[in-house]
Amino acid sequence: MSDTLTRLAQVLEERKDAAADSSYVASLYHKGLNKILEKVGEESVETIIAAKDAAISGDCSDLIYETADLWFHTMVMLAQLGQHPQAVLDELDRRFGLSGHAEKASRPSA
Ligand SMILES: N=c1c2ncn([C@@H]3O[C@H](COP(=O)(O)OP(=O)(O)OP(=O)(O)O)[C@@H](O)[C@H]3O)c2ncn1[C@@H]1O[C@H](COP(=O)(O)O)[C@@H](O)[C@H]1O
Repeated sequence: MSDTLTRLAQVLEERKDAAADSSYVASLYHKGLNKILEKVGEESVETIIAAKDAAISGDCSDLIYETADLWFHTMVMLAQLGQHPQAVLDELDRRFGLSGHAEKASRPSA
């Protein structure tokens, strides 16, 4: 896993013990899953708008910024539910291995 994701996942775990007013991530945990999901939704919409703007302007800087916000908030969501980002990378690896070049992903059988 990338060093960045590893370090960020570690900080997200540490914030679970922090006071609500001590940091942004701690405040999200204290507000609860619905607030985190609301942020994921907001960042998804902002990413879509940035992609459409980028397609017109050719400038992808906002798109990269908004995608980072989206990835970050999905990591907070996963952490709140006790999941590590490595689980997502493992799933992508599994799909890549399935088709050689990830033509079509299928869900693992239960
Ligand atoms: N990667 C991020 C990151 N990306 C985005 N954000 C925050 O996510 C928020 C998204 O912007 P918005 O305008 O939608 O949010 P807002 O207006 O502040 O919040 P709302 O009241 O609207 O919900 C901003 O406050 C950003 O600062 C992040 N906050 C923290 N991190 C990482 O998380 C680590 C821990 O953060 P803290 O808990 O704040 O120390 C940091 O060291 C960073 O590495």
